[in-house]
Amino acid sequence: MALLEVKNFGKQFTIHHLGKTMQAVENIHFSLDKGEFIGIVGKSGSGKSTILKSIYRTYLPDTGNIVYDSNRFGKIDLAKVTEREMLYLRKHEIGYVSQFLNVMPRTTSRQLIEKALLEMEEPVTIAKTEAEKALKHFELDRKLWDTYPNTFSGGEKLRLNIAIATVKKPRLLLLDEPTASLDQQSKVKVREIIEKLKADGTTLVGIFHDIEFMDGLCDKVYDMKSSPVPLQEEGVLCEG
Ligand SMILES: Nc1ncnc2c1ncn2[C@@H]1O[C@H](COP(=O)(O)OP(=O)(O)OP(=O)(O)O)[C@@H](O)[C@H]1O
Repeated sequence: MALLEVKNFGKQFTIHHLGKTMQAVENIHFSLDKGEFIGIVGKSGSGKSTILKSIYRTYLPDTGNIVYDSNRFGKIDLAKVTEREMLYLRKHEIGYVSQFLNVMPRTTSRQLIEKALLEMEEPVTIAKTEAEKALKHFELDRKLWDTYPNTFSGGEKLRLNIAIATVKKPRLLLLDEPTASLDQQSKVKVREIIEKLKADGTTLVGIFHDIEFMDGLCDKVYDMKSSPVPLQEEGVLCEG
């Protein structure tokens, strides 16, 4: 049974100063079962991030449905859920990682990860130990654990961003170029976590310019030029 079904999805943007609307994406269809990973590929500006942001409801879709099988609410259309339901889903079920760290100010790295775990109703002691494990896993220097991340380097921010989203073991994880400025060693760490989440049943939608990173990790590829192809037929980017 599908955990996520994107059907006939389309999104337009209004460019106010030009008094025009532009169609960013249209007729997007794909479906994912629990634990599957779809990689979205396509040229710059083809609308990959728009799809992810619409699933996360940063953008409101104009056409189509994004049907998500929620633990709490059952099958719901993310294009139509209330803000309150969406807030619940973002807190408990759907994670989103982009290249940009957007977190509560004046909160240390350690506190941010602990907070993410406490939101999942983990006991304080577990939140503390799991936060340290995540900080170690992503090799964030110890001197940064109790520091505010606004002064971190790009790579440090990215690693923290991924740690915050992945400790929650979300039911659905959206990855928008999360490894963009990471070195090879950090990419390996991210890959390890994704493999583990996938094995534990997390469903993933990811955009990676680094095609090699997706190799062997994703089950399906959605090419913005065409409809999704099962891995066996595509046989290029991913090996199941
Ligand atoms: N908030 C917005 N307002 C107006 N136009 C937007 C907005 N967000 C995206 N767009 C436009 O929609 C189109 C698709 O953008 P999107 O960021 O989804 O592409 P992308 O495939 O992710 O690109 P890239 O690979 O370069 O990140 C682009 O033409 C972009 O300019």
